Parts: sequence; structure tokens; C-alpha cells
Amino acid sequence: MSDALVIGVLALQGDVREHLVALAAAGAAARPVRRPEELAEVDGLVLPGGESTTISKLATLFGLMEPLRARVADGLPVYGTCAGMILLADKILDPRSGQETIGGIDMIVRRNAFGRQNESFEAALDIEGVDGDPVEGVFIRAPWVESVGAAARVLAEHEGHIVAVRQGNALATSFHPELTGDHRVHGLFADMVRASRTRGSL
Ligand SMILES: NC(=O)CC[C@H](N)C(=O)O
Repeated sequence: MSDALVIGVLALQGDVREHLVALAAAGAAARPVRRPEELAEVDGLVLPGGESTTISKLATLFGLMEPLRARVADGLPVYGTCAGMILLADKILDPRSGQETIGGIDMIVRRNAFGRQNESFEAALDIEGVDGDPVEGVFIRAPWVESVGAAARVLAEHEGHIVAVRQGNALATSFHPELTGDHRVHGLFADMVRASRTRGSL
């Protein structure tokens, strides 16, 4: 494997390109992931925003669901935004019938909890692990986290609702930092990937 930090973006549906740009700005070699062979080559993976039911159906169709579960269970650093957060939840409160998740974070997520598309909003958030000014969070039909298990750490809340969580190598946010040009959250994730790779090579 090369020295560059390779971070993939699951590219089945959703705002893939914006994450590729944000990851490159955070110093990673960013590439789309559509096939199991591509998944095998990355040091970390972003699950983008989009429609979680569509992404999960396509992941099953493309033969990616089981490899994704296996790699995440094996400690692959992974970052899910919005629909990606839903995919990382061990449990969804209101799943569509047949909706599956990858899992990885012991949390219960409520889909569309912050309302519909036309109720989208931005909010300034203090996020543990991100220094400096608050991060401008963009919420689009966003989920929130109803509750987390003992192993999961809450990194940010908005109006009393949990909107950022980390458990081990898995990070999830209800909002979309890839849409603002502020790449500090992607930088936090790149640091997680770097740390995990260093540990792995010791
Ligand atoms: N912006 C988003 O990713 C929306 C997520 C969408 N509401 C879902 O359930 O997947």
C-alpha cells in the first residue's frame, strides 16, 4: 500500500463529489468506492448523505453490504453524514420495510427527525475534537440520535438532540460538513484514519 492516506467515499447514491473534494482538502487521496475490490483498498470510508433506503438497497445489489459490515466490524475507520449516519446505526427507530443498516455505532437513530426538505436549516455547533469557531452544520431532512449505548460518545448536540457521535473508529453526524467549505470535520476523520493506520503498522 502507498504512503498516501486513501479514503474512499461510498459512491452508490448521494453527495459523493462534495465529500471527495472535502477529503482532498483534508490531505487524503480520495476515491469513489462502488465495488468490493475498491472497498478492500481504502484506509477509511465516508458514507455520504442521500437516501439511506436507496443506498442500503444498492449496497445489497452491488454485493457490498456484507463486505461493508465485515470491514466496519473489523475496525475500518468510517464516517457517515446524514443518510450515512443512519447506515451506521445499530438500530433505526422508524425503518422503511426491509431497510438494512451496516451498523457499527450503538445508537438508535430517528430518520427525518428534524423535518422535511423545506425545513432544512443551518446551525452553529460546538463539536468535541474540533477546535476554533463553531462548525456551521447544514441539516437536510436530517436524522437525530435518540440514545447512545455506553461505548458511544456524544460529540455535539443541537437543541437538546444528539447530532454527532463517535464510537471507536466510527464517526457520524446528522449534518453535512461537506457542503460548507469548512473541512475541519473531514480533518478530524482523516486524523482518525491516520491514527488507525499507524496503530495497524506497529
Ligand atoms: N440529507 C440526507 O442524507 C437525508 C437522509 C434521509 N432523510 C434518509 O433517511 O436517508
